[in-house]
Amino acid sequence: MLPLRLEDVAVTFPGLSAPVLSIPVLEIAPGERVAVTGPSGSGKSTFVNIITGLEKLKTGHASWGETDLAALPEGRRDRWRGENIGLVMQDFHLFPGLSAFDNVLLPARLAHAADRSRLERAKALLETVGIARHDQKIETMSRGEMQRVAVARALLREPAILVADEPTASLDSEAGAVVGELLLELATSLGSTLIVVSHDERLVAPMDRRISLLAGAIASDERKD
Ligand SMILES: Nc1ncnc2c1ncn2[C@@H]1O[C@H](COP(=O)(O)OP(=O)(O)OP(=O)(O)O)[C@@H](O)[C@H]1O
Repeated sequence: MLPLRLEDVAVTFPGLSAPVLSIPVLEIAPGERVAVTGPSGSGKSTFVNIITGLEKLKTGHASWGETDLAALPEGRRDRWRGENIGLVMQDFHLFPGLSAFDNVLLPARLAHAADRSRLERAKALLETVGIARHDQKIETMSRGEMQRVAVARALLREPAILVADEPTASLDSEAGAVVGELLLELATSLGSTLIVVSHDERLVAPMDRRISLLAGAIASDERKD
């Protein structure tokens, strides 16, 4: 169970007069399902990069439980992310030339964590997300199918945290709805914290909490009753 706590976060770039992300304090409890919204340029991707440790904070703290990502060197941050966070990105980040099955397993294989139970879980997850042909090359799949493979990959290691950055943005509305429902269902069944950056109201509406960013700051933070 890993609560997220951001403290005194400020992300700045040379030549800019104001930080692109400025969050004095933010807490997200384990198992919460949170949507992060905001106009283009409001800091959403920067927020994702900070809470996943893809970008190292120079000012402030981004802690999951006892682990302050700002204090970890890159290699340890990458390892920690692989073990604890399932990531689903807008442009899938899948590997052409590999099958759906091998794409789901690749990060675990690279981390020497693809044991027999993971192979079984990869098959079961592909069934869950509705991919029947496990050996189909990823580049021959539809965009909706690719994103479902990416969801299966994100869940392989049963992460405590699932982060999705515009996961339905490049999908048509039907495929987007399927992926949105899958993320919510699978995160709920694992008890994972789910953080979804999206403009898609169908993805945002069922979440427990909605955080809106504006010019790098939290403009509103609303929980459902
Ligand atoms: N390396 C950088 N150097 C300078 N400015 C940057 C850099 N990276 C991001 N920014 C600026 O930070 C701001 C926030 O960017 P970010 O990508 O987080 O926004 P966003 O809300 O995800 O936008 P979008 O919805 O368009 O993807 C933008 O104004 C962007 O131009």
